[in-house]
Amino acid sequence: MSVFQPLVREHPDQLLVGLVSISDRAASGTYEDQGIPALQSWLTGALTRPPQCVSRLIPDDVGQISATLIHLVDRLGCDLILTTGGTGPARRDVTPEATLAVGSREMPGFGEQMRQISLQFVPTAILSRQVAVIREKPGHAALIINLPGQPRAIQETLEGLKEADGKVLTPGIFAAVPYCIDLIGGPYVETHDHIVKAFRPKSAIRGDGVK
Ligand SMILES: Nc1ncnc2c1ncn2[C@@H]1O[C@H](COP(=O)(O)OP(=O)(O)OP(=O)(O)O)[C@@H](O)[C@H]1O
Ligand SMILES: Nc1nc2c(c(=O)[nH]1)N[C@H]1C(S)=C(S)[C@@H](COP(=O)(O)O)O[C@H]1N2
Repeated sequence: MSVFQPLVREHPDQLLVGLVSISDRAASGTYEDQGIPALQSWLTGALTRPPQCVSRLIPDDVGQISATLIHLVDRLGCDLILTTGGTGPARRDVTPEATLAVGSREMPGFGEQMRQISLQFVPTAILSRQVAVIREKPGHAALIINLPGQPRAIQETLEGLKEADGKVLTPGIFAAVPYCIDLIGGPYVETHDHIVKAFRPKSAIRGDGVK
């Protein structure tokens, strides 16, 4: 299949996802990328319907990051893009700038919530500059969210903080993703409640019982 060919949903409710790992050292082979496998396995476990994922491993280069995001949304038609890495204060950390450059609208709640969650794991969460945006094109829109680069931070931020019995202490950001995707015209996404319970207002919950 050509890399320019739009993705085709296998079901109207299938989520089309772009996974982007941004790391100079993983992209150059200095160490093995753990970002894409962690994103992929978390999504596979959390969604009731398997998503269709495309992945990219790229260095911390602002032009390359923006171009990758544009390609995934505009050419391939992704509904959701999760990036990992490059959100800290180091000079090479440019993921937030590259993301803001391609967004039509900023969604500040995602970054705020991620820092709330992460502060319960590491005090250096205050150093993370993650952003989320919506990129809107005629007839299509996508949500793009930056996650931190630490592979274990992927589960922490998407899923939130829970007690041993599963009681949610701080909701993960993915709880708000399905309704956001609804609102921007994407597929109806459902999650396994024990991993992350998706929140929708009652009026937005699909009543036909179709899973
Ligand atoms: N894709 C990845 N795969 C495995 N580990 C990673 C990955 N990205 C980051 N890490 C780990 O998380 C740490 C913090 O991530 P950060 O994005 O700040 O990386 P970095 O220090 O800027 O270096 P690099 O961009 O070369 O990964 C890294 O130092 C590394 O230990
Ligand atoms: N949940 C979680 N969030 C986290 C971390 C972590 O280990 N777990 N690391 C922090 C650190 S040390 C930094 S510098 C920032 C930015 O990381 P990045 O440059 O890898 O994106 O994320 C922060 N957020």
